[in-house]
Amino acid sequence: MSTPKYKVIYFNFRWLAEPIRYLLSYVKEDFEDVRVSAEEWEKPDGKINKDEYLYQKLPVLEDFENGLKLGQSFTILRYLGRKYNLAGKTEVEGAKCDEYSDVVKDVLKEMELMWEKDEKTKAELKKNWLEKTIPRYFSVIESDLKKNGGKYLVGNGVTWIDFLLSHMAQLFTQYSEVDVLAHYHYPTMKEYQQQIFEIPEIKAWISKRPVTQY
Ligand SMILES: N[C@@H](CCC(=O)N[C@@H](CS)C(=O)NCC(=O)O)C(=O)O
Repeated sequence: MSTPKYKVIYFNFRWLAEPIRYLLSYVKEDFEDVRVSAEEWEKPDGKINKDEYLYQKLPVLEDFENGLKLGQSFTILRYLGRKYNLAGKTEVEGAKCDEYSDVVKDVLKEMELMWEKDEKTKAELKKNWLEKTIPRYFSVIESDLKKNGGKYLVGNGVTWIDFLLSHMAQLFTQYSEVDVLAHYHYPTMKEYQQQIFEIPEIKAWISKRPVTQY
């Protein structure tokens, strides 16, 4: 094993850090996979000092080659994507990656309404999210993906958006307990997601990563 070039600091979840872990695995870069417990995070005298981290939020990426500490999960993906030529080959392709990542952000934001405690309100929010939010965004992605040949969302090779989208579609499914791709008939996206998870480096990471709920 070579000396890691990066440190990825997050909690013991897949959530916002997993596409970063996928990307680094894909480009075969070792990274320190630091997973902070809720206790360490909350305890002011613990070994983790929240104030050391950007905005007191995780994930944070440390790039040992240039000393960079970078926050915001999508920015980290974009940074690594550009560094490893996985961010689109043209300005248009780069812009499409950004557009689709903002779509993911919107879907995530609307899903956060689901933290609602009241069961009745929660059920209504979930119905709205599944029947309005998901189709509004995913029908466009399904159609774009199909037009692009079904293998990659942008251009003719893997980009960072493929890791983000495949992962988030899985998370949305898990969270809502409805297979959002199969149930709402996005066969191209479903097959695409499976194929991304079958990429040997991704498959190898999935088989060795810590098992977590989300
Ligand atoms: N927009 C940020 C959101 C980061 C964020 O909210 N992280 C949460 C975990 S998913 C966090 O650090 N929570 C700890 C806290 O707020 O104290 C990103 O994409 O990185």
